[in-house]
Amino acid sequence: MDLLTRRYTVIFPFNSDGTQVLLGLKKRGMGVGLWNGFGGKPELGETIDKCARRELKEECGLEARSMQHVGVLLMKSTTSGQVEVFVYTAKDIVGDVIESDEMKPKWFKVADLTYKDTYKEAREWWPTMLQGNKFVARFEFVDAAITSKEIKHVDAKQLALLRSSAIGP
Ligand SMILES: Nc1[nH]c(=O)nc2c1ncn2[C@H]1C[C@H](O)[C@@H](COP(=O)(O)OP(=O)(O)OP(=O)(O)O)O1
Repeated sequence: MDLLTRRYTVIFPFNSDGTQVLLGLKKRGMGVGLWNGFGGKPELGETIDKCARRELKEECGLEARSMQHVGVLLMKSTTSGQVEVFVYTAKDIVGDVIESDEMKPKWFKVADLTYKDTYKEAREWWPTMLQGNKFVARFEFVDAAITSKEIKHVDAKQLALLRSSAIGP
């Protein structure tokens, strides 16, 4: 990670039997008009874990009683530089789902996901996440086109290492 890499979290809440996932339609800023998990940038000195929890609450009103760090996305693009996204899932959630300034939330059946209006690379790595695997995914983009992709399965220890070195600006 260098100083020019922008770091984010994204968290996907699931219903209790894991058949539905809550996605949010981004209402402004980066990724506007796209469905994604909930997330954003760590605040000054904030850990990645804390950021993931805070963004979940702020953007859709839910609290994660437990959450799992399941992956890291490393993306390089000719237009937007380097981005690192720490991916979490939360299967034990409490609270009522609310719409926020940033996100319009909606439950989707996992079996029926079409990837319509999601980030282009979502269809490449969401299936890995939805199958319960831990992963590091690398993508390179030239303009909007994916020119290189690699998805590696990793274990919790490897993810913990990547996470422990990551703290907000
Ligand atoms: N290419 C990409 N693929 C992806 O799956 N998620 C991405 C992505 N690029 C960004 N994200 C996620 C990370 C994060 O959850 C969200 C962007 O967070 P934010 O909207 O909070 O960021 P902003 O820079 O707009 O921050 P604000 O200052 O809060 O407006 O989009």
